[in-house]
Amino acid sequence: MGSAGEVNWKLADHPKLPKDKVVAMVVLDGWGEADPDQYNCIHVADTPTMDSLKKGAPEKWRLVRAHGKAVGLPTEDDMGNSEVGHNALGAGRIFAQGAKLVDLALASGKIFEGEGFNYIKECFETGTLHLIGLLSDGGVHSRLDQLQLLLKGAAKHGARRIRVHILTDGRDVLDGSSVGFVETLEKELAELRAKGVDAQIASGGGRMYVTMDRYENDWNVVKRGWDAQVLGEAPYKFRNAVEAVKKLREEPKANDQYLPPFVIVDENGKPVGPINDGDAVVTINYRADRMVMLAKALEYEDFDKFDRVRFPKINYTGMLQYDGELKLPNHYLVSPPEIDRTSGEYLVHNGVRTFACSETVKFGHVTFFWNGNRSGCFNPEMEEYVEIPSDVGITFNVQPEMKAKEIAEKARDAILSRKFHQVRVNLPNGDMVGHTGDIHATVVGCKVTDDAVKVILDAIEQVGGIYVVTADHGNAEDMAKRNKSGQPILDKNGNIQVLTSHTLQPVPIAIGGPGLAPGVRFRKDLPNGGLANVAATVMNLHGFEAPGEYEPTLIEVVDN
Ligand SMILES: O=C(O)[C@H](O)COP(=O)(O)O
Ligand SMILES: [Mn+2]
Ligand SMILES: [Mn+2]
Repeated sequence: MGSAGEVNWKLADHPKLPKDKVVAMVVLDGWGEADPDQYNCIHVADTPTMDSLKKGAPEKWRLVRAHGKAVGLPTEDDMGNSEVGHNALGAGRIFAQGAKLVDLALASGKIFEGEGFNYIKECFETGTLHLIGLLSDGGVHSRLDQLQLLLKGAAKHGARRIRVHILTDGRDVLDGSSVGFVETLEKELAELRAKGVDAQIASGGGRMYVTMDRYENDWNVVKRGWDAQVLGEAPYKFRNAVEAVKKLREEPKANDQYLPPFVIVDENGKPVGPINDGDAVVTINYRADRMVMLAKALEYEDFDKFDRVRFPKINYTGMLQYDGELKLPNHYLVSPPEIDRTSGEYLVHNGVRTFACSETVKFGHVTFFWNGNRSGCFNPEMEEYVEIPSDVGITFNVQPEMKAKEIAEKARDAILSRKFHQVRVNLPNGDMVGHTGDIHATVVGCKVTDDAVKVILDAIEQVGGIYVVTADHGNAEDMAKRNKSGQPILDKNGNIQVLTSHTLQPVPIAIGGPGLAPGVRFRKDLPNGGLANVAATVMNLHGFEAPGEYEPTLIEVVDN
């Protein structure tokens, strides 16, 4: 198929299903299916709308896979996440995702032969190599074992001075696990030092407070990181990073996600690793959403989001290219998955008018991720993307309602306007509140989500439309770390270990609405169906056959 110019965008008419119905495509972020117990916030919450949809099983409600290989991740132990989930939902095919592509490039050694690595190598003789990114084995944005291989390989290929700028996790992994990850990294760096490489941690901070904001919700987060990483300035100074993380968890008693920024200083109190002219910088995260803002700050000559004070002349490389459309960054170690011919692009070419909406923290999920990591519309005359500003500077357990109501009302208005064939939203609460680990607040978030779904389904009822309600991965349905037999793991005080991360659970998908043709039901021959099967399903509901290379549709039409 090659370049976009050669693609035949025309979709065949579906032999049985009509066109021009309004289809609401509702993605509940972090809403998996799990056994009911007190740590299943969806079960605990009052969710009459979602409960009623479930009664449609097996013809109008079923489960689909949302983790591991079904969404292009390396193993079945990899939980799902928003990027891979929305990529699969929008693209209708399973692509080897960043995690996997980086694994392959490291295993074959190709990562050290590419243009990106050669570009940073130019600095090895006289400059420092800086590695910035999320330090954990969560596997959503980055992985510690990949960082370890990159460190070894960089040293082998001539890096003489290396500084690592860490971001602690506690969101894709258990809170408190940062100490162990920093210790492991310190061992790795000590081994490099034993081989004559001057390698150390230079700065750090918690991912949600330092650097890893997304969709331009709060540039202060990136600025805090910039000050520590580039300028070597931070409110906290330590001689070593293990001590930094341990102390900051005690005072000001921050959790891993929200550790304040710190820099590591030498015996004279001087920061050990600011970024200077002639240095090389790699952002080690493969996932784009929470690295793009820093990538812009590191790469763009013209930049007005905050005062950078200094803009060092560096050779900057991403682990991946984060945005193909913006070519950001220009240099990268591993080529990203080429997610082409997405359902959004096809539908636009076939006259389907689309409205997409979420609040800032999930806005890119139903636009950028949905469209194969591509920013912007395909055709502004056919599409309208609406972003509702998210609350800034709070953790979402204090405001678990988030903007669910506003998103639902925008969707309702778009549906009732009859201007659009597809109205697509992401409702963030189950996920964003689930990540805080606050069970009570997450229950509230689930209830609010259910209310929002009702608003959208009521509007669909009014216009004789169709709804598809699904999710991108699990989160709120399980808030407890469990042992192999599924029992919550208790600490010595009898408290559960709170699971802030996503899960390996499947997610529900429900179809319905007055516009759904009689005889449409879920097929029984796709028991292992996953999120990638949804795009063909939605194309059918718009009255089209899906392209042949798409994963098969989940529905069939039987004669009544
Ligand atoms: O970036 C995050 O918030 C988490 O690492 C993953 O959550 P998401 O995949 O739902 O965005
Ligand atoms: Mn998600
Ligand atoms: Mn999440």
